Amino acid sequence: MAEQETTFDVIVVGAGAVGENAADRAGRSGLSVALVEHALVGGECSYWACMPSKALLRPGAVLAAAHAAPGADAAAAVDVAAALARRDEVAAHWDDSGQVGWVDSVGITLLRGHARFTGPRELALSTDGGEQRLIARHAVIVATGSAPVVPGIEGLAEARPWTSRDATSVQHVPARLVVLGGGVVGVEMATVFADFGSDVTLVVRGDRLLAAAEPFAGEAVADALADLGVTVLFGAQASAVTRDDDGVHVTLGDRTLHADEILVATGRRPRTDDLGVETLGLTPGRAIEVDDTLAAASVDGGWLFAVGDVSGRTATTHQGKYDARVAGDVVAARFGPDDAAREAERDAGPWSRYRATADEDSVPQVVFSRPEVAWVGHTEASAREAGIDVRVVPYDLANLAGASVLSPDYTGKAQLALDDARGVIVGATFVGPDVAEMLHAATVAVVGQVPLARLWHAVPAYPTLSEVWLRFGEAAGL
Ligand SMILES: Cc1cc2nc3c(=O)[nH]c(=O)nc-3n(C[C@H](O)[C@H](O)[C@H](O)COP(=O)(O)OP(=O)(O)OC[C@H]3O[C@@H](n4cnc5c(N)ncnc54)[C@H](O)[C@@H]3O)c2cc1C
Ligand SMILES: NC(=O)c1ccc[n+]([C@@H]2O[C@H](COP(=O)([O-])OP(=O)(O)OC[C@H]3O[C@@H](n4cnc5c(N)ncnc54)[C@H](O)[C@@H]3O)[C@@H](O)[C@H]2O)c1
Repeated sequence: MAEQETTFDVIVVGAGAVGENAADRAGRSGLSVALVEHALVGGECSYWACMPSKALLRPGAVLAAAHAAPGADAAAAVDVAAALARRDEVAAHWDDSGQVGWVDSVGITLLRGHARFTGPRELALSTDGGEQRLIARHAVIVATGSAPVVPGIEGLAEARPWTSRDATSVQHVPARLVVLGGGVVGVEMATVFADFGSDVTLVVRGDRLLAAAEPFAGEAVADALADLGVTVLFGAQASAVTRDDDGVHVTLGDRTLHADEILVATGRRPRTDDLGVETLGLTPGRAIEVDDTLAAASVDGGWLFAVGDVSGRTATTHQGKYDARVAGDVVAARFGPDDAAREAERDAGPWSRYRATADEDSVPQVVFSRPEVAWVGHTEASAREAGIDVRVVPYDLANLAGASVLSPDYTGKAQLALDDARGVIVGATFVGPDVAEMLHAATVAVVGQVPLARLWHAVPAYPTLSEVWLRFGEAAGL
């Protein structure tokens, strides 16, 4: 039987949150768009990452807030079965029909199967029913995400380690858990399993947690994890792992940790290893590097775009979706029927809808640890590295009336990174209970490059944690 061939104006490979957004924006121009997915529409975030992990963290966070507020019921404990049931709901029971309904409703063609490039603008789609040839008339947007890295530690791969997927879809909570890696997944999952009653050991090869954040953030999280009963081992490098009927055994220098499961949380790699990118002159396993229009400059013809984790440019859903909106708009303008849009895109500069300028140094991140850690833009160290004459403005959040309302024992800290020469904020970090929702004000200030002297007139309500902005102004000399 002859191989079937189908042509679309635009093909998006990978229907995670990022691919969905790129397809939607590109399709709004009237271009025909196909979205290819070999697993669940909605990707990692919906079923194995952001959403289930936050559902698992929520009961412990609510209880911690109750325990900190005199008058609330401090006797309550996490109901693990109910927490897992709620997680199942949040992950839509790993059924993507809701998301498929949305794809249909916006006129995108969903193709189920695994896509591999066979050449420029050409893909082979492998399905249960055989192989199909796909041609993109104008553009391909790659949104294939990332996969966890399992380090080459002796015996680790054979010991059937958990990755984040096993942790977020857990059905039976292990009595003893070793977590390898002190990054975002490591601290969030150590918190969950400590809440659920596991005996957790967090193995960190460096000397701090959350190395991308301000050092005081990692210190606060390490202290809190210790209070929760987690053993945090710094400067610890696993050299061998075995599994037998008694569980897993992790060699760390001259000591051995014994546990029921080991969770590998040592970072992620772009998913380009089974994508046929070698037919385009790219290296499998490497990120697809892109410019501010999300186009892959190293591939001739201007038809290849990459967004989300696979680009190596973003590592969160929100920032990936931002890039997806830009990429979709660029594709729609360059290849769609609207001449005015084509002209506008050609003449576009930074901070236009056609350039992902915020990726440079205005990226927000929230870690849903306890305490929460939220930051945007530069840390003090990264600002100095970038050559900015930075002045830090720290503030102890416990001094705020809003903090004392939350708890008499509220502990938290915030810090601005100020570009003194320009009088604008280039970074902000918040650490403490309930700081996640405070981040967006800082993101607006950083992206808007609003002078601190003008922010002085943005009056925060009393008594809220946002009064930190008033204190920042005073501390900066206003
Ligand atoms: C435990 C955990 C918690 C996280 N929590 C948060 C959080 O709270 N907030 C946040 O912003 N970020 C969070 N992240 C990061 C976030 O999950 C990712 O940044 C986001 O999922 C990336 O989206 P994506 O669409 O690029 O990739 P993915 O979601 O991985 O989607 C890629 C899709 O492409 C499909 N695919 C891959 N290759 C092919 C192919 N060849 N053919 C067909 N289909 C293919 C895959 O099946 C997948 O559905 C978390 C990550 C982890 C691991
Ligand atoms: N709330 C959120 O937004 C959220 C939550 C979870 C994950 N994510 C994203 O998912 C991505 C993956 O998270 P992650 O925690 O796996 O990566 P990460 O890069 O945040 O942390 C990985 C940690 O593992 C350590 N490590 C690396 N190799 C090691 C080895 N061989 N032995 C011991 N330690 C080793 C690193 O030093 C680092 O501390 C991140 O980019 C993160 O932004 C985001």
